[in-house]
Amino acid sequence: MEIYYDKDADLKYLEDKTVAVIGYGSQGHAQAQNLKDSGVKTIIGLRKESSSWEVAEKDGFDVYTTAEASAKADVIQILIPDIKQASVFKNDIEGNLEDGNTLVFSHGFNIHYDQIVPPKNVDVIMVAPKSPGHLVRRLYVDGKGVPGLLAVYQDYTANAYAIGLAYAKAIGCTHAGVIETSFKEETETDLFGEQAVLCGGATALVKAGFETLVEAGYQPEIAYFECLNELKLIVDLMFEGGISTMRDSISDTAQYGDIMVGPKIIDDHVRENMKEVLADIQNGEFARNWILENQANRPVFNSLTKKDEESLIEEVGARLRKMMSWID
Ligand SMILES: NC(=O)c1ccc[n+]([C@@H]2O[C@H](COP(=O)([O-])OP(=O)(O)OC[C@H]3O[C@@H](n4cnc5c(N)ncnc54)[C@H](O)[C@@H]3O)[C@@H](O)[C@H]2O)c1
Ligand SMILES: CC(C)(O)[C@@H](O)C(=O)O
Ligand SMILES: [Mg+2]
Ligand SMILES: [Mg+2]
Repeated sequence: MEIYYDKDADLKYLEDKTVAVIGYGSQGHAQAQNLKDSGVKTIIGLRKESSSWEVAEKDGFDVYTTAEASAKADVIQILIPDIKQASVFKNDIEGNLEDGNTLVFSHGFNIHYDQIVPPKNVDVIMVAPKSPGHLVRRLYVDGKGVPGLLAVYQDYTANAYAIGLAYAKAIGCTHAGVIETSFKEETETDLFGEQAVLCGGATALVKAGFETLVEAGYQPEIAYFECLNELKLIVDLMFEGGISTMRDSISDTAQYGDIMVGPKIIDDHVRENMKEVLADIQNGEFARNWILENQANRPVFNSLTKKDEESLIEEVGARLRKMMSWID
């Protein structure tokens, strides 16, 4: 398997092109600023009433409506929430596409689940940073960069790969490594990762550990440091040197607990649950539920998010983090 780095990508494929970044949120603000700092002509597309409009202008961008920006640009990167992309594409982008333009995504949801069907006479690619947007910007500024995935769904111009690699370079991804994938593989692995491990799995593990200690009568502040704060420090070591390096740093006692108890917590039952979650992603059940949830105005999303926002771990954490002046 090949991994592409800076030397494999040439920014000349974006020379003389205008990139419109549609949306100026988590990924939008990061990718747009990285593109600009890499010398790529970048404009922003938003709704007139968007609160991001002023922010993008303050950051030095020319901001237009989505339709205007799409008409002006050669490369259109759609970085608004997945669930809004299909209607915005239909109403504001599709009619403004010109022969040979490049349509870019950072997640394959709408193409893979057939919510967006692009015309045949444009390139359709994906450059998906494997990172939250704010770190896409922070690590670029630090001269580092986050890994990314590149996929080509339609190569109308025969330059889609080169344009994709140039885009990945401009946002800092080829600095850390870019792997080629398909829209299907990116969509399914990205959804699985965020649900089972990175976001769903990690928050459920942290909450279950915290609540077990608190229910047993231990101080919530100690439970917070133990189950949430220190997780970052342990994960940092895994990030730097893998599981073995992390185990080099912890005590033998912790390591014995790790290898003996870890598989009891993440047991066969949890692995079965993971397979079910993956199957629901593969057969479109998750996508359908998420689309319907939005059509119903997000009743489940809103009530469960609110419940977690009001939970003890969030209240204790907010109080403790105020004491740690180095946390932004
Ligand atoms: N958030 C991440 O870190 C991350 C990581 C990898 C991939 N992605 C993908 O990147 C894409 C963007 O996700 P995000 O989390 O950055 O989005 P976001 O929720 O941060 O996007 C908000 C932005 O979209 C704008 N917006 C909302 N509705 C709009 C509309 N109708 N017309 C024009 N602009 C509109 C808002 O004004 C705001 O600027 C998604 O495909 C997502 O899956 C996100
Ligand atoms: C940052 C994540 C979780 O990796 C991304 O996939 C997202 O959807 O926000
Ligand atoms: Mg995702
Ligand atoms: Mg992801």
